[in-house]
Amino acid sequence: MKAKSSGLIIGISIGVVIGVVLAIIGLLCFRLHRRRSQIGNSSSRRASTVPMRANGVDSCTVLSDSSIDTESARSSIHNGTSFWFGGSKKSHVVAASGILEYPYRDIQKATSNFTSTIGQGAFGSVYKAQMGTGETVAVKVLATDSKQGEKEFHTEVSLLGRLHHRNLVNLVGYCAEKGQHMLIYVYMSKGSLSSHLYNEKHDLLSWSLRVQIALDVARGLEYLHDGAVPSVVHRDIKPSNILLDQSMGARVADFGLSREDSRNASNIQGTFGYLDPEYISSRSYTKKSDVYSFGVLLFELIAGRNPQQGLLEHVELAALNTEGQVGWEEIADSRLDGNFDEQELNDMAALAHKCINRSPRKRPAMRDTVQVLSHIIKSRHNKKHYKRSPSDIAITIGQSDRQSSMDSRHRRVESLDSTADSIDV
Ligand SMILES: Nc1ncnc2c1ncn2[C@@H]1O[C@H](COP(=O)(O)OP(=O)(O)OP(=O)(O)O)[C@@H](O)[C@H]1O
Repeated sequence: MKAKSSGLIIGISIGVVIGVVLAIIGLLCFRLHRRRSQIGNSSSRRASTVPMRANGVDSCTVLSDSSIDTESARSSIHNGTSFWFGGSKKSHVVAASGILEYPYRDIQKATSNFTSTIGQGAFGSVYKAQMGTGETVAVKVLATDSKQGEKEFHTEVSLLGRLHHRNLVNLVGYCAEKGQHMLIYVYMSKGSLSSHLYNEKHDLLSWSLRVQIALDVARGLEYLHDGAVPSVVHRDIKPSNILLDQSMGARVADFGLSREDSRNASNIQGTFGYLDPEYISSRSYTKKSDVYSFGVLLFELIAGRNPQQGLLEHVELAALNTEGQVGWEEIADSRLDGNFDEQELNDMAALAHKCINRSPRKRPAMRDTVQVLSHIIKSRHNKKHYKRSPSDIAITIGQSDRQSSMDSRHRRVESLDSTADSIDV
C-alpha cells in the first residue's frame, strides 16, 4: 500500500515537473515570437517613415504629405542587395538610413566613364547614370578639393538618408572609393526651374503651374524646417536648386550639404540676390533666411525675371503703389500675356513681400506659406466647381494634357491638405 502511494506521489511529481517544464518552454517560445515580430515591425516602420515633429517640439503632428518616394522606398526594401546597379555584391546599407553604398566601378560603368555630364555646381559635376536595371539616377561627384574627411562624409550621408519627402530630391545612394565622394540622387527628368523660367527651348510655364511649383517648394522647405529631426536649413534656395520631375512636380535639391562654396571668398554662403540681408550683416543664418530666399523665388515665378535682371528693384518700385497688398499685376511676367488670375497673383505677391521683409521676425514661417498657397489653389478649385458655365467646359476640354494633369495634382493637394484654411500672414 505504502509502495503504491509512493509510486503515485512520484508519478504526480514527474507529471508536475514535466508540466512546468512544458509551460516554461511554451512561455519562452511565445516571448521569442513576440520579440521577433516587434523587431520586424520597427524595422519596417524605420524604412517607411521618418521621425516628425512640429514647431521644434516633440509632438505627434504629422506634416501633410511627407513620404518616401517610390525610388528610395525600393532601395530600402532591397536592403543589403545591389538593387540599383544589379550584379555587384559589394553594396551595403548605411545603418538606419536605408542608403546604399555602391562600388566605384559600377558608377563608372553607369556614367559611361563619367562622360554623361548633366551640369556643374559649386560642389562638383553631376552625371546622368543609366543603371543595369534600366533605372536612371543623378550622380554628384563632390569636388576633391573638399576638406571633408571620410567620417564627416559618412555622417552627412547618414543625415541626408533620413530626409525623405515627395518635394525633396531624395538621396538614394553614395560611393566613397578611390579618394572620391559621390552622392546618388533620384533623377529629375524635367531639369531645373531656372531652365524652365529662362531657357526658351522650354514651353512657357503657365500661371497655374507656377503656383503649384511654389506650393511644392514650400512643402519641401516646411518639411526641412519643421518635419526633419534634427531640422535642416537649406541655405541656398534659388530656381537652379528646384528640380522638376516627370509630371512637373517640383522638388528642393542640394539640401543638407556642408557648404564649402569656393566661389565666395568672403565666407558668406549662398547665392547673392537670394541672400537674407540680415544674414549678411549678422552672419547668423536661420530658417527665416530660407524664408527670405523663398520670397525672392516667389517673386521670380511671378515676374519671370531674376535678381541679376533687377527683380528686387522692380518689386520695391511696385510695392510703393501696392502697400504690399493689391496692384501687383504690373510686375507680372509679360510673357504670360495677362493669362493669370489677378486675385491669385496679388495673394502670392503679398505673401512674397512678407517673406522678404527686412525684419526676420516679421517673415512668415514656411508652414504659413504652405497654408496661404494651398488656400490659393483650393479657392481656385472651388471657383471652378461652383461657377462652371458651358463655355468654361468647352475651354477645359480644349486644354493641354499638362493642364489636365495639373488639375489632378490640385485635387491631390486638396485631399492631402484638409486644414488649408485661409490664413493672414
Ligand atoms: N537629381 C538630379 N536630376 C537631374 N538633374 C540634376 C540633378 N541634380 C542636379 N542636376 C542638374 O545638375 C546641374 C548641377 O547641379 P548642382 O546642384 O550641382 O549645381 P547648381 O544648383 O546648378 O549650382 P549651385 O551648386 O551653385 O547650387 C544642374 O543643372 C541641375 O539641373
